[in-house]
Amino acid sequence: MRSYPVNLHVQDRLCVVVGGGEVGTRKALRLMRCGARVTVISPVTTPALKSVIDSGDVRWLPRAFQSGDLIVQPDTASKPSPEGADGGLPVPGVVFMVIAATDQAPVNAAVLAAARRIGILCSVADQPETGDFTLPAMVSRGDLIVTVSTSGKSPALARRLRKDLEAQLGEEYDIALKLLGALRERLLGEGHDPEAHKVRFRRVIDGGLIPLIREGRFGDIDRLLTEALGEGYTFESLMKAI
Ligand SMILES: C[C@@]1(CC(=O)O)c2cc3[nH]c(cc4nc(cc5[nH]c(cc(n2)[C@H]1CCC(=O)O)[C@@](C)(CC(=O)O)[C@@H]5CCC(=O)O)C(CC(=O)O)=C4CCC(=O)O)c(CCC(=O)O)c3CC(=O)O
Ligand SMILES: NC(=O)C1=CN([C@@H]2O[C@H](COP(=O)(O)OP(=O)(O)OC[C@H]3O[C@@H](n4cnc5c(N)ncnc54)[C@H](O)[C@@H]3O)[C@@H](O)[C@H]2O)C=CC1
Repeated sequence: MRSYPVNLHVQDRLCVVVGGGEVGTRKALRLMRCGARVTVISPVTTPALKSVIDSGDVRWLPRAFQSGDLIVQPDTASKPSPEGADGGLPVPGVVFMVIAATDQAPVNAAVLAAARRIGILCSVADQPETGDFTLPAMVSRGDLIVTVSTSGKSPALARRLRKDLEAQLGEEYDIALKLLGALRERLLGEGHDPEAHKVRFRRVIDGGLIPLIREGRFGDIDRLLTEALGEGYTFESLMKAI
């Protein structure tokens, strides 16, 4: 199975997870953390899912999947809204993607068939090669995202690598990314010169930015910034600009 890696923007998009067991829970929670509007369709859910349903962060249709579920997704609240008036009213929405994660192969196949009919993205947990995408293991540090895929060959190895990367990638990467992002905005604000910028970023990164942040050597960071970029760039002033 060969795949094309992408980073999908799911913010505020309606995403449906069919099946609220261990696997459905993992997929729904990640979608939620990435800002999607998530609806889980499943007669039963795990306690972890139940708690985000109770807090209103994920919606739940407590029943078996029906073939029309993806056409107009009823935005049924799992609990009444604070006013109590509109809670549970169906609000039409376009489903962006669906993940079939039940333990029933024919149900997962029916979800895929329903997705195919309307041309939306579908991932199938038990028959991954039949669907449109698979999910990688993931480490995030602020806006830094590192993912691991084994092209479906060994999810257990993906998990192992994720744990190794987690141990290797400390909070210094989040701070470094914030700093480099602020620096990039400032340089781009002064004009577009990709070749010159490339050299300057490499000097900062290859000059030891990451270990200096890890060790809290802020004086040395400022010296590195001056060497690589000239006067007027300090850790504090760049971080203040965020
Ligand atoms: C193809 C894919 C489709 C998809 O789900 O998108 C898929 C499919 C399947 N996984 C199965 C089993 C396991 N899955 C895990 C764990 C994870 N699985 C994840 C992704 C993927 N799993 C996609 C490919 C990813 C890639 O390319 O590497 C991770 C990375 C991400 C996530 O799910 O969030 C997450 C680790 C998260 C983390 O910890 O960081 C473990 C390990 C464990 O739990 O300890 C086991 C048991 C051990 C083992 O089997 O390896 C089975 C049942 C096989 C059977 O019948 O026995 C199938 C079905 C099949 O292969 O047919
Ligand atoms: N992709 C992955 O990472 C992995 C995939 N798998 C596969 O994923 C599938 C699910 O695994 P688990 O979550 O561990 O199973 P599980 O047994 O914990 O959960 C299954 C869920 O599906 C729901 N369900 C059953 N019939 C349904 C229907 N008609 N409509 C809607 N929901 C329905 C159940 O209520 C339950 O919540 C299995 O087929 C397994 O082969 C298993 C491990 C990892």
